[in-house]
Amino acid sequence: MILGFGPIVTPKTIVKHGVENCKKLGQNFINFVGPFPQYVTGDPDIVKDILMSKLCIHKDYLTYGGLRHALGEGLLTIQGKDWQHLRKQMDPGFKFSKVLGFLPVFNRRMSGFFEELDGCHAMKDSYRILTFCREYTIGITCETMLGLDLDKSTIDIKHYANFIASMMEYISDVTFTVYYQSKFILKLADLTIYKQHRKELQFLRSVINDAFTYHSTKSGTLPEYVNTVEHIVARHVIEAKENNKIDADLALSNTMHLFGAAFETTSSTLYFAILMLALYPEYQEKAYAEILQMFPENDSGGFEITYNHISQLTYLDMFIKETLRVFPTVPLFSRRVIGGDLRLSNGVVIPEGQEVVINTFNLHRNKDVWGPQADTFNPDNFLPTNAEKRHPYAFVPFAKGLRFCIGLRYAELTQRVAIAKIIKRYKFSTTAKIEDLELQNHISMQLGKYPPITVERRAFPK
Ligand code: HEM
Repeated sequence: MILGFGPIVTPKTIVKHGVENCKKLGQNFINFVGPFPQYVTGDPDIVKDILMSKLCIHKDYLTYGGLRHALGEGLLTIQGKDWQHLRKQMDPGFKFSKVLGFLPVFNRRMSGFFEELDGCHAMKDSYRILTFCREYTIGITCETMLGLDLDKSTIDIKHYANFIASMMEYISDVTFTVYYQSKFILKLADLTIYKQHRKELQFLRSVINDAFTYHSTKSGTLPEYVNTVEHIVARHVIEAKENNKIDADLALSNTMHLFGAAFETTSSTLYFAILMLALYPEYQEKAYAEILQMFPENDSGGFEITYNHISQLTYLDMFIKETLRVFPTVPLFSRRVIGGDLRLSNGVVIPEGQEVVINTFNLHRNKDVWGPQADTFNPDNFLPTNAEKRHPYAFVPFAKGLRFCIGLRYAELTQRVAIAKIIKRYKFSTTAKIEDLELQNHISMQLGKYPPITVERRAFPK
């Protein structure tokens, strides 16, 4: 193993620096954030050692302090035993059978996305598509988590999505700015440059609080609250609160975590999938052919997708996995070793208290695993014959092991419903090239510039 020292990074440079360090130093190296060392890995054996170890269920303040500062404590940041307790309270809300109950919402809310995208044709800057993906995501999140139908409420979905996007940008700023490690400077920044962000956060909290109040008191029948969505996630939070399993502050801040986690990741994945359709016409046509065969009617994406359909859309599944491989929406995440020293399978001993970082971006493009074409987008990487030979920790877009993403099933179903419908209705093209994309990490993967994309409504084949 080779060790080296990396420079201080920013959201704009972090992905690039990770790649450069990996080229110079190999898949395991030591990076410094200011004076703080991090052991960084993109090696599947080491990723497995970390994600399977009971010593690695803690989160490091350095990486997660921004999230905790903005949102309070919640599943994404909470430590050790408290995490085990909270996860146990939240797991039932994300059981597969429950999440399946959300499929009608995932289907229905695509009509808003269609209305927006129908008005677009040649876009010089495809950031607008990302905003439509965000609005779709926030619509389903509010309905399935809070039972709140934004279309029937006085809240403007565009403003709401913007608030959450700016909340994530605030978290990213706080996370990546080393001098915000000083509480005094951070407080000063909150009172000045982030004053508006703090106000918006208050508004987001109040929306969640109102939903809690409505669902606990069941007072009146407010039209914006839908009771057709069974087992919305908030019910589990409210129940845990009522049974004194979690306190009121944690219930609220944890729901903010669920919102943040669902919002950025889901909308970015949808955006990147659309960009890949545009970049690779032959894969786009293959995915279209599969969907057309399953839904031959001239319905422009108006069909209802069930789980039965999803399980048969195998090319779509490969396409989405490949999108998450090449553009993992969480390109880095980390753990702090607590409870003893961690002995890795390469013989390195990580001392207690040390931060370890999974560089998912490097892992997903690791040539030892994915071959010389690791940087090339090719859904065939996920053909069963290719996937079954591969290291089980070579692909971890949702993390894996003890502290994997609680929203995994939720995200998988959303993406498949949304992208299948989009492929049936539109054809995308672009003049951009994959190698020209400027990748940044603002907590989730984003682009420096959003390339041009042309959108055409598909004509129904005769
Ligand atoms: C494409 C979609 C998604 C991706 C790629 C993704 C990825 C991830 C990753 C890599 C982690 C581990 C992060 C870490 O340890 O710091 C994580 C954790 C988490 N995710 Fe997701 N996620 C997605 C969607 C969602 C959704 C839809 C929700 C909620 C509905 C969600 C809620 C969470 C929560 C609460 C955690 C923390 C879990 C814990 O520590 O127990 N995620 N996700």
